[in-house]
Amino acid sequence: MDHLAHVSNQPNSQPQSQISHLALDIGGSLIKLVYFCRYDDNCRDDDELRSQNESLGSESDNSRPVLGGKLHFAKFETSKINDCLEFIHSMKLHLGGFHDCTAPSSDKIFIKATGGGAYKFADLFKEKLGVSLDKEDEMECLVTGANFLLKAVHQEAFTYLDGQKEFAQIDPNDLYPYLLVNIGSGVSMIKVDGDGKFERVSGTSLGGGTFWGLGRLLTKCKNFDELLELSHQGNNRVIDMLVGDIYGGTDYAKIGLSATTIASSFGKAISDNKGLVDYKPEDISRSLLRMISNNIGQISYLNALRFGLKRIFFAGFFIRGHAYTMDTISVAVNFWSKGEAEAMFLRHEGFLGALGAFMSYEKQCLDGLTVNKIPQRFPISVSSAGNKIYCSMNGKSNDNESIECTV
Ligand SMILES: Nc1ncnc2c1ncn2[C@@H]1O[C@H](COP(=O)(O)OP(=O)(O)O)[C@@H](O)[C@H]1O
Ligand SMILES: CC(C)(COP(=O)(O)O)[C@@H](O)C(=O)NCCC(=O)O
Repeated sequence: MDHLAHVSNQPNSQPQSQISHLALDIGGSLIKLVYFCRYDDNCRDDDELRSQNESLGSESDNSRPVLGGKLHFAKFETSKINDCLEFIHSMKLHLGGFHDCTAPSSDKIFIKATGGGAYKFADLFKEKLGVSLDKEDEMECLVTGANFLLKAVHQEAFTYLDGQKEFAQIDPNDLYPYLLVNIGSGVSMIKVDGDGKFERVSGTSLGGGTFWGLGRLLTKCKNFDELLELSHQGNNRVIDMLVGDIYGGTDYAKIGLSATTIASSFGKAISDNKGLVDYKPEDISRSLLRMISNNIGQISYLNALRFGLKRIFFAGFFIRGHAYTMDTISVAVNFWSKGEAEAMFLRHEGFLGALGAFMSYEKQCLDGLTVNKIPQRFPISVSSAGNKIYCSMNGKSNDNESIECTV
């Protein structure tokens, strides 16, 4: 990686028009990248991009250039930060920052970055890519990203219950207040009252890192998606102690608990006289996923109740668009709130922070870069959006979507 230290960071090393604005969210588990490619740039074509990072995608098949360009998304494991640096270097994305406008002669490039890694890895970025990270607050970025997606992107939010996904009609004029629950390595719960108006009201350390960390130790899975995949075939009742296990097969009706309700996650393991090898990895994965998701759903509901919030948006890469995770969270919110509160999910679940950091370029005095937040949502068919962010979101996977926009 040492050669990266010699990469030119001179602004004139390639034409200004080729520069793609890059923003980073460097979390405890994953590094998220959002970058902008203008259509008139010599941006590499989408197939080439896809081959470099499986999580990067575009709508090249069925979308025409509308205005400006596309926002692209990519992610890397934080533990593989060198791969991320290589990617940024090979795509010349590190040239897509800004220069200090108070010192016009300076050739120092700043890249917008949020998340703990913006602090932890600042020196590494300087050493390997010659760029400085301009740090933005993580909570602020999450909220900015969420507000942007909810107001600007068609069919961004959806409910998920009993296997049914339903897109939510969000009126941008009736969005606030809501609770944003970001499930990353840990979990943050943020009451959002408006653009830039928010308060982090709670959190829990039992989050995505707990699921993946414990899951890795208990099942020997090699990657997160494998662990998630395993949970599909698992049966949590093999390990979880149910109300019926305690009550001789019957409900505890008096306090509203059915026989199938989990009384104690992993509780059967105390009396089964079995060792770890006696349990199937898929059952362990299922119990673990259920335990973490249930717990987050319950704490979220309690915080929504605390502040009288009806809508809870769940984000963060723990969710991964995974049916069982979303179903468990939805059931927990629905169960505890007796149907009063609603769990919703976001298609760009993992990229809120990076999008928020991207939007913060707006604060800099950059020639030709103004991120316009649109006051209404555009249907997919609209083909001209003036000088606004225009979103065309017709892909399925939340990893493989780019957003058409102008900045
Ligand atoms: N490919 C992956 N590798 C590791 N963790 C993943 C992956 N995909 C999803 N996850 C889950 O997402 C969590 C990280 O979510 P994220 O929103 O990126 O948080 P952070 O900012 O803490 O990295 C992990 O702890 C894990 O539960
Ligand atoms: C410290 C963090 C904000 C870091 O964000 P992350 O990298 O997990 O996305 C998050 O892990 C968190 O909110 N943890 C829960 C801490 C607590 O409230 O107990």
